[in-house]
Amino acid sequence: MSKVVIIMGSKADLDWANQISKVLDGFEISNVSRIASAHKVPLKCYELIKAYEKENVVFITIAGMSNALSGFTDAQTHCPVIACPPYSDKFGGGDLYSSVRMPSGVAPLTVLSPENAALAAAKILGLSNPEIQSKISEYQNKKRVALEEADQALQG
Ligand SMILES: Nc1c(C(=O)O)ncn1[C@@H]1O[C@H](COP(=O)(O)O)[C@@H](O)[C@H]1O
Repeated sequence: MSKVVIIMGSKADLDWANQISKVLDGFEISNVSRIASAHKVPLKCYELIKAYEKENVVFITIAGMSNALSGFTDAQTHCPVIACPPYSDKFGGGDLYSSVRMPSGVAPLTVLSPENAALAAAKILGLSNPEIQSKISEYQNKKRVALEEADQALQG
């Protein structure tokens, strides 16, 4: 089964998680949202990762400020991990640096927009799921149509 597991570091991230979940629902991809912090509850985090990885899921990690969660998750599993840190302009947007530089052997992918993180997960799962592939094609077509309509509207 194709599934996405969203792990957020705090309930403060719930709105961000819901934005991702909504797009996954649109692709009809099963998804679950959990709260667990690598900083605060590493054992719980580890147990969640190990339980869900048996289902060959894609993880999406949401961690603001200092992002330990994404690297921690990636280093414990063979499953792909997409980091989607919630945006903050505090400290000149500097929180982002904790998502982009990882030690060797630790490779969470960072996608900043919740919609795009869901799409990236869908594409990974779509490699072995033709139904998801056709949902992605429909989604891309809608984007093309919207662009064309916007251009036509501009011409009056
Ligand atoms: N970056 C992390 C981690 C982690 O990386 O393990 N755990 C919580 N957080 C983030 O800290 C922010 C504030 O968290 P609190 O609400 O616990 O103060 C949230 O955006 C969360 O994702």
